[in-house]
Amino acid sequence: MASTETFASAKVNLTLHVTGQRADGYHLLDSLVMFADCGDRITLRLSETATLTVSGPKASGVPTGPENLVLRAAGLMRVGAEIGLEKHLPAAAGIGGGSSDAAAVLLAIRDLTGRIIPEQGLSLGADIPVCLIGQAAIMRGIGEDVTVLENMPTLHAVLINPGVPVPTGAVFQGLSRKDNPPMEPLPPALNFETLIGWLGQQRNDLQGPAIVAQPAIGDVLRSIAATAGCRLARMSGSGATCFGLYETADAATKAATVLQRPDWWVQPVRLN
Ligand SMILES: C[C@](O)(CO)[C@H](O)COP(=O)(O)OP(=O)(O)OC[C@H]1O[C@@H](n2ccc(N)nc2=O)[C@H](O)[C@@H]1O
Ligand SMILES: Nc1ncnc2c1ncn2[C@@H]1O[C@H](COP(=O)(O)OP(=O)(O)OP(=O)(O)O)[C@@H](O)[C@H]1O
Repeated sequence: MASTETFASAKVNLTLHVTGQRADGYHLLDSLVMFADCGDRITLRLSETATLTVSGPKASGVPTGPENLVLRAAGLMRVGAEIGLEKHLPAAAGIGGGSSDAAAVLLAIRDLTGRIIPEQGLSLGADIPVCLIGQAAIMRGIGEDVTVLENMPTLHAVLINPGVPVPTGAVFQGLSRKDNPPMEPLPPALNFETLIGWLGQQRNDLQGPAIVAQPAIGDVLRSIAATAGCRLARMSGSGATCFGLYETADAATKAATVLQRPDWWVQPVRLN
């Protein structure tokens, strides 16, 4: 039967403004998202039955049963599939590992079978719609409203996860205000300098409550901010992964070298 290989990129929330709360408790977001050139690798073969093998350096603790988002994605597409998931992204880390895997599987099955991805994709995770797009975008609502951004400069970054899981729901509950201001409009001429200047004026509203829940995030942010050439240090999603932005790939690589710690996942990346 037909088979394919695909890549599930890390999602990075460069900004994350929480602007309100719906009646069902979900929070309204206004977030600039980009995608890194690091991620999980997936092999998929259409089959009579659904099977999953999880491997790779970040496989530990990732569910191998029907609750894994890749099997739920195949179920949503109503096909059986033998899936191999090679985990390189830390789980429950604010970089959408599970959502990105699920989106990659939805797209792979669509391409192999011609089936349409159902609207319920969002039920697998709030980041599924933006991960289906897979390029720089603004995400609003609870994630269902995605506007693609063309002409974004490639950014050089370091991603750091301190190895402590942060439950997304608990971080949202720690917010003192739900009705924070949305992002300001993006500058008309987008280049590295104008984007950095604008990003510095925006926020991740979940960063404060995440540091309260997990003080190690504060240590990571201070360490990133102290590296040579760091122009912005911030947390992604609900944490605990944080990123530093640099003008050149060389500066990001050098920062990654000095930021190595035994328990930290440290990755120099390009963001697009
Ligand atoms: C924070 C982000 O990473 C930003 O990209 C995502 O919105 C989180 O997406 P996710 O990990 O797919 O989150 P989900 O699995 O959908 O939600 C986990 C829990 O976080 C809370 N949650 C999540 C998203 C949202 N907009 N409002 C919320 O209040 C809810 O309590 C929910 O039960
Ligand atoms: N394919 C998968 N990869 C990682 N985790 C998965 C997967 N499928 C299900 N999970 C479960 O989902 C939980 C959240 O993992 P995920 O990596 O999606 O979180 P996240 O990086 O915080 O996402 P987000 O940025 O969307 O908040 C994990 O604790 C894990 O138990």
